[in-house]
Amino acid sequence: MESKEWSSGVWTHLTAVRRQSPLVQCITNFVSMDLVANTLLSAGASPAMVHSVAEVADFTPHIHALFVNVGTLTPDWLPSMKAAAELAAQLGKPWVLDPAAVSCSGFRLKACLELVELKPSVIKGNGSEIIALSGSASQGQTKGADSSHESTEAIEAAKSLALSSGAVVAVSGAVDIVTDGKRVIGVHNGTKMMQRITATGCSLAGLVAAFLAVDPLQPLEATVSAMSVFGIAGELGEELANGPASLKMHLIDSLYGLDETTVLSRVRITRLG
Ligand SMILES: Nc1ncnc2c1ncn2[C@@H]1O[C@H](COP(=O)(O)OP(=O)(O)OP(=O)(O)O)[C@@H](O)[C@H]1O
Ligand SMILES: Cc1ncsc1CCO
Ligand SMILES: [Mg+2]
Repeated sequence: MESKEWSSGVWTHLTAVRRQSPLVQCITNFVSMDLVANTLLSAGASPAMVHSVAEVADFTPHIHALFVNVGTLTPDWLPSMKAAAELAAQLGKPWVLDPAAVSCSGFRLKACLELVELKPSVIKGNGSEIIALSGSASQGQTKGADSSHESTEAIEAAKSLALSSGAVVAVSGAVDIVTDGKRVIGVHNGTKMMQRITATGCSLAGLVAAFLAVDPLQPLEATVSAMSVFGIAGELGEELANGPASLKMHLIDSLYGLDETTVLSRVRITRLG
């Protein structure tokens, strides 16, 4: 695809999110709840932090997409994640898995591998998370939420995970990588300071769920668009920010205010393979 087509696709996806305001169920970590919800709201989507396994049967049939993030996983949360994922997949609703800090314990790795079995549409992690989840962690493990790998070091792991799981795999970092196992796309938007705000990766993954909701049949394209939009909001936010705390505020404001001219001139998407 030409870069002009990618740019117009990004704008089309964002306007669809604003118009349709998809309902996104989020079962995410305690650290990220506020930023994920505010990111979705400023993009025009409708977040709902509905976590209890007791509510899945009633609520999940009404959602347009599901976001699951294991960042502060405990054994009592896993059943709701699995029940919601299973029901979403069964009802043909897209869902996103963020294997946050997957290698911090055997419990978390096993939980993530079980969630992968429930057919996520997209798996979004940072470089270290995707390497660990794909089983190619010999390159050195990370134990926490931050990546110790460049996203580009995780390209082969991402392709192999995409092929084995059937999901589109997205790796966030300096260049965001998106692959379905065959095509590899690079999104070159975003700024380094975004790493200094907790839960930007989680918020990005939540945003991917909203974009999937408006284009469920093209998960790779929808993911690329969400990553570009979030990166552009970060770039614009940084121009106004004094540091991470004000970047967080300006990122949300910029996402809310994005217009067509800005999007079309800022999108940086390339085919890497
Ligand atoms: N060096 C960088 N240059 C430009 N953009 C970056 C850089 N590092 C991260 N980003 C952007 O920051 C956002 C968050 O990605 P990151 O990989 O830091 O997530 P994460 O590690 O999953 O974060 P968290 O676990 O805190 O939610 C992405 O949109 C990504 O494009
Ligand atoms: C800091 C942190 N710890 C567990 S989850 C999380 C948020 C970023 O993933
Ligand atoms: Mg993360």
